[in-house]
Amino acid sequence: MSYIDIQNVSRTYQKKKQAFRALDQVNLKIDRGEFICLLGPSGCGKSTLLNILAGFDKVSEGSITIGGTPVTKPSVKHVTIFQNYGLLPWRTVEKNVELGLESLSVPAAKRQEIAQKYLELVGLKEFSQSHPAELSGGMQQRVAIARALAVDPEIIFMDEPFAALDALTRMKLQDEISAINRSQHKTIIFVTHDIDEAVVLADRIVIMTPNPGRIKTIIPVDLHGQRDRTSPDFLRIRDHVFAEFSLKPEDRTEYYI
Ligand SMILES: Nc1ncnc2c1ncn2[C@@H]1O[C@H](COP(=O)(O)OP(=O)(O)OP(=O)(O)O)[C@@H](O)[C@H]1O
Repeated sequence: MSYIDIQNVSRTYQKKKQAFRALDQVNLKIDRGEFICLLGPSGCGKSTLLNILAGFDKVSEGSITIGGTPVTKPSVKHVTIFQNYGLLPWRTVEKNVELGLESLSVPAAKRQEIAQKYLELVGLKEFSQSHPAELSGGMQQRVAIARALAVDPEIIFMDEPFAALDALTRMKLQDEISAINRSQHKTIIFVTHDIDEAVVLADRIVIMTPNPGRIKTIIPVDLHGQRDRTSPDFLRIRDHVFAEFSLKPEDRTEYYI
């Protein structure tokens, strides 16, 4: 049995008094430790699927199990990182990283030790006593990543976490989260609009289409950790993804869909 098993999942919302199928008959199996990118245009149901996986929303039809257990509510074993960082402005960086550990009743000295370990991992140890407003967007998102890792989650859900960042910072954080995935062996489900981001990060890219939200195809990224954005293999997979959206890469300077 797969670690995450999404079976015939549909989600219907009421929109303008009519039933609207945000997800339709979605099937997907995900292994432990996989990095999955959900990629597709606005409205194809990426966030809906992520929210259902994270236990924030419910299926209308079908089922989802994680480790054999049906998903019915958020779990302390899973964390979600959003685009807007979600840091508490009145807390220091270190105290923000400790947040999840407090709800797990980890003793203060241990909390601080763990926070320092993950702040070091994301390169922010010297900013421990700063407040979020003193940090750039990229640094704030690093704090959010450290906070997520601090509780040692089995799964990290990420909903366009780098969308608000400039291109260079985004690339740097992509490389960092990719390295973290390899060193920490986390299962990561990552929503993005950005084709290059998906090719840099994913073990498999799940391409979705809207009206109704469906999985169109799944593209394995067989780059084995070699994510050089200019390598022929990288460009081959990128071209494959563009072709799935009927786009010609050479016509485009911006790589969003
Ligand atoms: N609570 C809700 N009530 C009604 N409609 C909803 C609700 N949540 C999502 N939808 C609709 O479901 C569809 C899928 O939304 P979703 O946010 O999952 O798409 P998405 O692919 O993540 O889009 P984006 O990339 O723009 O965030 C959209 O048409 C949206 O309007």
